Amino acid sequence: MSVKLLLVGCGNMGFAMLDGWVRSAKLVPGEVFAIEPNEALRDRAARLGVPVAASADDIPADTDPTVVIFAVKPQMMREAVPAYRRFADKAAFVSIAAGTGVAALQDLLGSDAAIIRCMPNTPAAIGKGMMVVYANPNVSPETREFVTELLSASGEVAEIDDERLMDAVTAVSGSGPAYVFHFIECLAAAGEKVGLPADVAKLLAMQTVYGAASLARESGEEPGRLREQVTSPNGTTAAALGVLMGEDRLKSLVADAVEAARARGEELGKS
Ligand SMILES: NC(=O)C1=CN([C@@H]2O[C@H](COP(=O)(O)OP(=O)(O)OC[C@H]3O[C@@H](n4cnc5c(N)ncnc54)[C@H](OP(=O)(O)O)[C@@H]3O)[C@@H](O)[C@H]2O)C=CC1
Ligand SMILES: O=C(O)[C@@H]1CCC=N1
Repeated sequence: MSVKLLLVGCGNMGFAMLDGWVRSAKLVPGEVFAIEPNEALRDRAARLGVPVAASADDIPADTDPTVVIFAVKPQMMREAVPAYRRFADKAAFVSIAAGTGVAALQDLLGSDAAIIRCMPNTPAAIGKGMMVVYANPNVSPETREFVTELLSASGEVAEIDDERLMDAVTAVSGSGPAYVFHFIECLAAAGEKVGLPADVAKLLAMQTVYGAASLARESGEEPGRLREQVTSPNGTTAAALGVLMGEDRLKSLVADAVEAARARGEELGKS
C-alpha cells in the first residue's frame, strides 16, 4: 500500500488527528507513515496499526507522499522541517505549528513549496474539531481538496485567505478547548463549594457545557437568545449573570485571554 501522508510528530495534536483519521477510516493505517522520537508515543501510534519511525532517516526510500504534515512544537520546526525538503517536488506540506508563517516555511522548504497552514484543535480526536486552513498559491486545487477532505474527518473545516488572521484563529479555536476545559473545572469546583459531592459536580459541569454547546450548535439560535431563554426575570440565572456580566467582567477577561494567546502566536512567529 502506498503512503499518502507523512505525519511528523505524534504528540497531543498529531495523535488526535491521526486517531480521528484512522477511526473514521478516512485513511487506512498503511496510508500513513509517522515520525516520532518519543518511544511511548511511537507505541501509541503503532497500536492504531500505523507504521512509525524515530526519525526522518528511517522513512523507506520509496516513500512518495502526497502530503507531509508537521505537528511538532513551533520551537522544533527549524530543526525538524529541512529533512523533508526532498519531498517538495511532489508533495504539499501542512503545518499546524502556532505562529510559524508560510514565509518561514518557504525558507526551510523552498520558495516553490506548496504550503498549507492549518490550525486544528484537540476535539479532532473525536471528529468534533475546528480546522482552519490557509493555503499559499502554490497549492493545487486537487491537493487543496485532498487536504480539506482529510481534515473534514476531524471536524468542521473553514478556509481563510488572509494569513495574518491565523494568530487570531489560534487564540480562539486552537487554544479555545483549554478555556472551555478550565471553565468546566471552575464550574465543578464552584459546585463543590456549594455542597455537591466532587463526582456529581464534575458530571453536572461537563454535561451542562456539552448540552449547551450542542444546543447552540444545533438549534441555529443566537447564543444570546438561548441565554435569555434560561434567564427568568429576577430568578437564579439572573443572579449569576449579574456577577458574570456586570461591568462586562467575563467578556473583558475572555478578551484579555484571547489577546494574550494571539500576541504569543505573533511572538512565536518572530522567534
Ligand atoms: N495541542 C494542541 O491543542 C494544539 C497544538 N497545535 C500545534 O501543534 C504542534 C504540536 O503541539 P502538541 O501536539 O501539543 O506538542 P507535543 O509536544 O505533544 O507533540 C510534538 C511531538 O513531536 C515530537 N518531535 C519533536 N521533534 C520531532 C521531529 N524532528 N520529528 C518528529 N517528531 C518530533 C515531540 O517529541 P519530543 O517531545 O520527544 O520532542 C513530540 O512528541 C505545535 O506546533 C502546536 O502549536 C495546534 C493546535 C492545537
Ligand atoms: O498552546 C499552544 O501553543 C498550542 C497552539 C494552540 C493550542 N495549543
